[in-house]
Formats: sequence, structure tokens, C-alpha cells
Amino acid sequence: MMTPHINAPQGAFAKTVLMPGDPLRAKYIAEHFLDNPKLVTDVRNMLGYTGEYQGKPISVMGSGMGIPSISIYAKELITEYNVENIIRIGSCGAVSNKIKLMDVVMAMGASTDSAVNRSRFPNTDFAMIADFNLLRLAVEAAEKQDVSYHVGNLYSSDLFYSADEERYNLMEKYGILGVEMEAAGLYGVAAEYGANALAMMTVTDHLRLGLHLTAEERQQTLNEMIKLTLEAIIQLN
Ligand SMILES: O=P(O)(O)O[C@H]1O[C@H](CO)[C@@H](O)[C@H]1O
Ligand SMILES: O=c1cc[nH]c(=O)[nH]1
Repeated sequence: MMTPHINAPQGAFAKTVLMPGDPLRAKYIAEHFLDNPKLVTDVRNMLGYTGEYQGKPISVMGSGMGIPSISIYAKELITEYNVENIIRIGSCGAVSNKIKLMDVVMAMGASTDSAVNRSRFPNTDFAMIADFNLLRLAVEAAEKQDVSYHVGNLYSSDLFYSADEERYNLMEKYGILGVEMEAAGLYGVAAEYGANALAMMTVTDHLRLGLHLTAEERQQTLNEMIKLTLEAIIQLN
């Protein structure tokens, strides 16, 4: 059955889906890392593909930017296409000098200024957490591939352009590893519908130091993170 936002037939998605924000990154991953990739959905150009990695079916689909966008796709993938595992692979900005450009940040938890999770679970700051097994496999793959990684709390911001520079001080004080725009929404959807989720980011910007990766460095770190993620998920049953 198709949904308002996904025009793939039943069974078109593997049980594990990688979700970059940018649909063209989904295309890049499918074409460069998967065997026999097939385009399975293209509503609003939010491209989704299914292929194989080492003989195992894997899908990859764009999420768009922000919690409302990823929430729509993640919900439909889980409830209409029986997807069990969603791994967001994205980029984030760092607020602490302990985190360097090109490091990988794995979100054990995700804080947010969005109200979506309080609408879900009223009067409660429900803890938005990663699936432990996905996180453990990602850590093991990072160790094996000698990738510089951090595990901890991410901050999913509704605003990319925030005028509140002070908030970076508070984030640093509380140990936030990176700022992006989707993880807390993905974790909320996974909790609501009973799926497993993990958000993993490369640090592309340093928000306090005003540093940014070049296009080549972005590509390099993205490739490293994709390899790490694929190595992690082939360990899944
Ligand atoms: O790298 P991606 O996945 O696009 O994610 C980050 O980049 C976008 C902002 O430029 C936001 O969606 C943020 O979360
Ligand atoms: O949301 C994001 C993503 C990458 N870099 C940032 O500074 N913010």
C-alpha cells in the first residue's frame, strides 16, 4: 500500500533503512555502496532505494530537514513498510572544543527544543534514546575502523539559524556533543511505534569557532561514516 509520501509497493523496503537528510545523498549511497540498487520511491523527490550490502537487503532514503519531515517518513516506513531499524546518518555542528571537525558523534540520547515529544507524552520530558544494540554495533565498527567517535547527548534544534548564541554555552556545560535537527524526532517516532533507531553524525561545523569542512572533507567523512554504518548493520539478524 502506498502512503501520501511514499509511492513504493509493499515489501519494497528492507527491514533496515539508512536515512541521510539529503535525498541526493541517499542516491549517492545507493549507487556507490549497495549492489543492485533500485529506486523504490520518489514522491517530492525524497528518493528511496533498496539494494544489497554483502548479500543483505538494505534500504536508504532521504529524510528531509527538521523533525516534522523525518517524523513523516520514519512513521510511514515503520507502520506501512514494516521497517524495524532506522539509522540517521547526518551532519552536526559542535559546541565544545573537545569535539573536532570530522569526528563522528553517536547520539546515545537526543535533547530538543521541539515540542513534538511533549505532545506525544504529555507533561513529561520523555528521554529520547538510541537503540542500545544499534549503538553497540556502531561503536564496535568505529573501533575496528579506527574512526574518532564520541557517544553521548545530541541536541536537535528546530532552528538552524538561531539568534540565541548563549544557548551554546549551556549546551557545552551540559555536555552536548553536537547540534543537528532530526534525531530527537526520530527517537520519538521509534519509541511511539516500537522500532529501533540510531542517529550518527559527522561534525561538519564548529559553531563557536566558526570552522567548516571543505566539500572534499565532507565527502571523505561521509564515506567513512557510511562504511562504518554498513559494517554495523550487517551484524544485525
Ligand atoms: O546532514 P543532514 O542530515 O542534512 O542534517 C543537518 O543538516 C541540515 C541543515 O543544514 C539539518 O537537516 C541538519 O540536521
Ligand atoms: O544542524 C546543523 C547541521 C550541521 N551543522 C550545523 O551547524 N547545524
